[in-house]
Amino acid sequence: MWALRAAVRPGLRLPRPGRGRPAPRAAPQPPPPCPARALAAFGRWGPGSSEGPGSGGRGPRADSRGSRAGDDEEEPEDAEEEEEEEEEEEELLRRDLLVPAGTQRVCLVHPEVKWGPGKPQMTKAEWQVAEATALVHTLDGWSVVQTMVVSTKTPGSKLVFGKGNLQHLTDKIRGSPEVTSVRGRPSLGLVSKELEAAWGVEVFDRFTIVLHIFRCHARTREARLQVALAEVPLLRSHLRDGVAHLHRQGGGSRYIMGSGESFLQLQQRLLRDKEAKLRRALERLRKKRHVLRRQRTRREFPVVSVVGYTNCGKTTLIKALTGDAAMQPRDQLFATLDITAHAGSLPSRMTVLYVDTIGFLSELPHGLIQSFSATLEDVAHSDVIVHVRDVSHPETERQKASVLSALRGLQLPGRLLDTMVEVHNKVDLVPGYSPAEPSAVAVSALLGRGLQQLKAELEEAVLRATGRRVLTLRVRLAGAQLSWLHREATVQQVDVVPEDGVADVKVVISNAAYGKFQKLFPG
Ligand SMILES: Nc1nc2c(ncn2[C@@H]2O[C@H](COP(=O)(O)OP(=O)(O)OP(=O)(O)O)[C@@H](O)[C@H]2O)c(=O)[nH]1
Ligand SMILES: [Mg+2]
Repeated sequence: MWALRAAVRPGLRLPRPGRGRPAPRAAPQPPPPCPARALAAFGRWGPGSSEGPGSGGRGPRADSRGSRAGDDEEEPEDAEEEEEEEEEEEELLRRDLLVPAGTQRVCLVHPEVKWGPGKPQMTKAEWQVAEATALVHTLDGWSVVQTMVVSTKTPGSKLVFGKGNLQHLTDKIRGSPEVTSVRGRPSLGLVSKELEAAWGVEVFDRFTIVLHIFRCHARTREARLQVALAEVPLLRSHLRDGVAHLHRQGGGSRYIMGSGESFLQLQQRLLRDKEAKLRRALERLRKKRHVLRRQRTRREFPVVSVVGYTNCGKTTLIKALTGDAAMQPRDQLFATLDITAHAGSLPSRMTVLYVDTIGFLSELPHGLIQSFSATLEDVAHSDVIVHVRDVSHPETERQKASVLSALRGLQLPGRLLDTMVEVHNKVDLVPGYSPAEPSAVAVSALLGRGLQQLKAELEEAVLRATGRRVLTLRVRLAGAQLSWLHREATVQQVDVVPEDGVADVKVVISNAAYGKFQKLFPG
């Protein structure tokens, strides 16, 4: 979109602009393009014993390990066909590197809009810079070696900076041999090809960095395909810029071997093909996801999706709620990129599936969110959404607004948005914290504070959302009632009254199951 590494066709990069431009400075010791630490594994789902946490001996299987919603529970399918599909997908994933391999010492250039309609709401340049720095540091071996906040009145125009500021920046960057790349706000992109030429270093925008992080953190096939799809618009714009650049230099072949197709047209066609194949591959996975969802519905596990700004503590919270030791919260942005489900139990011993999701970030391009929308469908099909907020963050309000706006963009059912449970996390970092929103639950996921209250709130929300209720039923010990309840509901407690040959059974039961129970065992 804005960063200007030219990728003219899949696998091919344009020659660097030559005239008057020094070769880009090489970063030392190139490591693999995607940092190893980002590839650490999450817990795998394995169908557990029938005695899942809180199942109380109930039939459906659940354990406290994670299920990666997409890869691990796929429907059996024709092995040869699947192998072919996988090969095609791997081929699609092999190409197109938006960011060159290696470490980068980054100079952060942040255009600050001080007034006018372009002035960002509810934020300060320093926090935007802090977020940008955190993004860069998420990548192994990348560091921010300089930061420059430069005022601009015209962030959207072709010349973001005035002549004076631009010259100042050029002098600074050219005079800083340690800098290997520049990372700017999106608005830099309009001129970043020229900036690369002027500065002699790579210029990346925020979107490119985010995509690179996504690429490095994506583990499942689905997440990798989604990232590849999100990269397509960027590749398309690189293609246009690259060809325009060649033309300006008087180069660039017009037509390919009398095919009547220009170089640009051919490359655009290849990109279109690639995009179509990616969409098809994602659609295949989506169908499998539907099957999974149906299975989950049949098993009647309520699903609680945990959403929030990146790094707010979603994974830590689920780990605390489920005791899932395999989960790995990390102090980095976009640590979680694959949606996973983890079973846990509520006070009534009802089993729920917590779905860990990708964090949100402000100003994420629409295309990126769209390409993850298939994954986020799981959120739309959940029973309850938990919105986790990092209340220790100075920009917690802006983050909340950004998450809510992204959720609205996903067109979630209104009932889910209206019943969302808001969790204020990291209260251990804010002494004496008490939420301004009366319905919010304050917790420290890290220290395990406030979790009992949260579980109680979640139970209420789940019961309301799923039409379940907690009942105490008197059953005859001699009949099949008790075993039926064990099978079809969550039995919480059984108090036997031996002299009468009956038991009082406390259950969490869906309205549908209760209707069946009454029909099967009238009186
Ligand atoms: N002090 C404190 N730190 C916390 C708390 N909860 C999470 N953290 C830390 O915040 C960082 C991010 O935690 P994660 O659970 O990975 O956050 P996330 O929302 O899953 O992040 P992404 O998956 O990257 O979007 C980690 O370093 C956690 O240890 C808390 O209650 N208190
Ligand atoms: Mg996470």
